Amino acid sequence: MFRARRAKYETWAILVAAGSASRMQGIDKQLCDIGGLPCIGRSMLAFQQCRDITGIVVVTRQDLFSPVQAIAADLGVDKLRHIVAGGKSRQQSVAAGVACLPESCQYIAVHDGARPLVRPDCITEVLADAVTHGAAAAAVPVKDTIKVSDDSGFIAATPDRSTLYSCQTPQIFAAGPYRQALAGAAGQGLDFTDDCQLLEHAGQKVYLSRGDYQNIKITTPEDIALAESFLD
Ligand SMILES: Nc1ccn([C@@H]2O[C@H](COP(=O)(O)OP(=O)(O)OP(=O)(O)O)[C@@H](O)[C@H]2O)c(=O)n1
Ligand SMILES: C[C@](O)(CO)[C@H](O)COP(=O)(O)O
Repeated sequence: MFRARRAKYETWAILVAAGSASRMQGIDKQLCDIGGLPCIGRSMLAFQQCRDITGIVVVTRQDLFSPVQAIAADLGVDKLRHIVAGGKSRQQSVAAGVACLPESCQYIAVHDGARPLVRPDCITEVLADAVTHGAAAAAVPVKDTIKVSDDSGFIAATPDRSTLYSCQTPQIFAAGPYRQALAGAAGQGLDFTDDCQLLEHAGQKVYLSRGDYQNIKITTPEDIALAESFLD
């Protein structure tokens, strides 16, 4: 008889979806249609389908509580446990999600609601690296040569490309040190755009796990067509 594999560690996902989408020219990127499903619906489904995830918390705007609840019901996302209001910054939104997690949670997986193409096996791989190293983030090597500019728009430096990665989500952390780093940064008035920086600031190492070039963040309108082309 088939038995569902029990997750080895209690891992909760926090999907942050409370941003202002200021680069989307008025399109609500959490609800926008990506190949027949709302963006946030695809993100929730990936965590629903990942057997390592125990529960999901969505952090979003108050006016999206009902739509998110309805999308989860439509798609059978029964791991959704809480929908909570976000903050002014991404870090504050993540903190609102963390505040809902049970004490029993061992690993916290933070994911941008705006990355709808994340695959369940990517989540599993990042979690495995987080278990080994304490903290891990999906990332991909950059493909372009990256330049650093000076104040006048000229090239100041060309960093060695072999050391450069584009950081994605999921970013997964052992719960205790991560909660401490989050509280520490908030206490010092620091506000970071991604969660790895919290641990970097606390002097802890974060492993760069294998990400996926298709795990794009919907940031500007053309990203919708790009995401749909990957689904084709
Ligand atoms: N106060 C905030 C800011 C961001 N996010 C979330 O963090 C993810 C990544 O942020 P980004 O793409 O920068 O989203 P927006 O803030 O919505 O976009 P923009 O920067 O273009 O305004 C998104 O899923 C976004 O909803 C959030 O939950 N709360
Ligand atoms: C967390 C993140 O997706 C990592 O790439 C990113 O930092 C989120 O927001 P940004 O404001 O677009 O950098």
